[in-house]
Amino acid sequence: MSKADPSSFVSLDDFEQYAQANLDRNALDYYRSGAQDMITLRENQRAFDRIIIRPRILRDVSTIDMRTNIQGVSISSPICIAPTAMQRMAHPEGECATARAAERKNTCMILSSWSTTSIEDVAATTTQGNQSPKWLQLYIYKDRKATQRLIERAQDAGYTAIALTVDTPYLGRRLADIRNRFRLPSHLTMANFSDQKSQVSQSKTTSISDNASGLATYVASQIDPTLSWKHVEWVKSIARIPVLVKGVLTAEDAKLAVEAGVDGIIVSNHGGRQVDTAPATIDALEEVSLAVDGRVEVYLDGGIRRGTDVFKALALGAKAVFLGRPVLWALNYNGEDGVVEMLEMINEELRLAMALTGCVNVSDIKRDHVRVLPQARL
Ligand SMILES: Cc1cc2nc3c(=O)[nH]c(=O)nc-3n(C[C@H](O)[C@H](O)[C@H](O)COP(=O)(O)O)c2cc1C
Ligand SMILES: CC(C)CC(=O)C(=O)O
Repeated sequence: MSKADPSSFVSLDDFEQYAQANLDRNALDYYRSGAQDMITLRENQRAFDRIIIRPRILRDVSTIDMRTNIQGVSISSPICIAPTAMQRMAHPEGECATARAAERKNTCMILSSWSTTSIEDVAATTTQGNQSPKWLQLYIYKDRKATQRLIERAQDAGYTAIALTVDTPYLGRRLADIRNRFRLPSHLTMANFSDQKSQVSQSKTTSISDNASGLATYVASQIDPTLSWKHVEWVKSIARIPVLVKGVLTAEDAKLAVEAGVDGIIVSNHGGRQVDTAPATIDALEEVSLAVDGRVEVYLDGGIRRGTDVFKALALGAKAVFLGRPVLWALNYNGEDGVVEMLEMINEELRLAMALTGCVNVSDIKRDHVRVLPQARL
């Protein structure tokens, strides 16, 4: 497959196949792995196949408008970019290329706090005053001052929300990374912590990370496992921008999140990378949206690979969806242009799905447009 001939790609899977043949094993395994037996990873995609679309006919679908609002900001479609760490392993321009692609498509990008480009450099690569929202993904680090500083840096650089990841008190057990003894290549750094050079190559082990990848060891040394609802309230108390929680999978936690005052919820199982056999996100979405009952916006990530997947997530209560791995594959294929091409492809698929189901606006996509088949046994 040649980069000069983008038309040879007909689905998001083609970007993945390209990257599988092109990336080195350390990076490829890190990007593609799920936790343990990778059951949740597979379910994230398979569960969409158990949802049937109920098309409506004869509704003049000559004009389709996919625009929507998230956190009060208009974007061109409900397809956004999830935070993924260390994007410069996929392409030398990494997070900057992704940010420019998001801006070109007028959609939202969430930057990982463990990015290989700094918050400020990512902001500077996009046009000043552009309305495409950039959000910062945050972990609660043991170093509370550094955590607070990240929030302040994001605000100063024009990021408009914080997505606080709540499913990673420790890193999930990703077998390939353990076998490979995952390492961040030595020419790259966790750029938001540039005062701590080459941290991911430290080999110090702790009880939880014995026999772990370099990454699990690093994460265990940095992330605060005492993370609890009071930390969510703490982030809310210092942030001047909306705070979302990323990693909710149950109605119980969705209610607690609303009570803690969050501005939005991302239904996520971290791309199947944390606790294996957790539900597929599309299977968890409806109980969360029913529990939230419109009080805050609900979003979903995990396994979205087709326009019909986006359609199903919207029908079951998501205001928008976020793509993780497809962005990495597209970045590896052709940097900024690759990510634009991938986004255009899945947006066109959504446009067609809407047209073929009689929906001219995203608000026309209703619960009645889907039927969920009984869940298969894992
Ligand atoms: C390589 C990789 C790195 C990730 N890094 C982060 C991260 O730094 N912070 C975070 O909250 N989630 C992270 N995630 C999870 C994604 O934000 C998202 O939940 C997941 O990738 C969505 O599933 P998908 O890859 O099937 O689209 C990462 C996922 C992958 C695959
Ligand atoms: C640096 C890692 C903790 C990033 C992450 O969330 C992941 O690999 O899933």
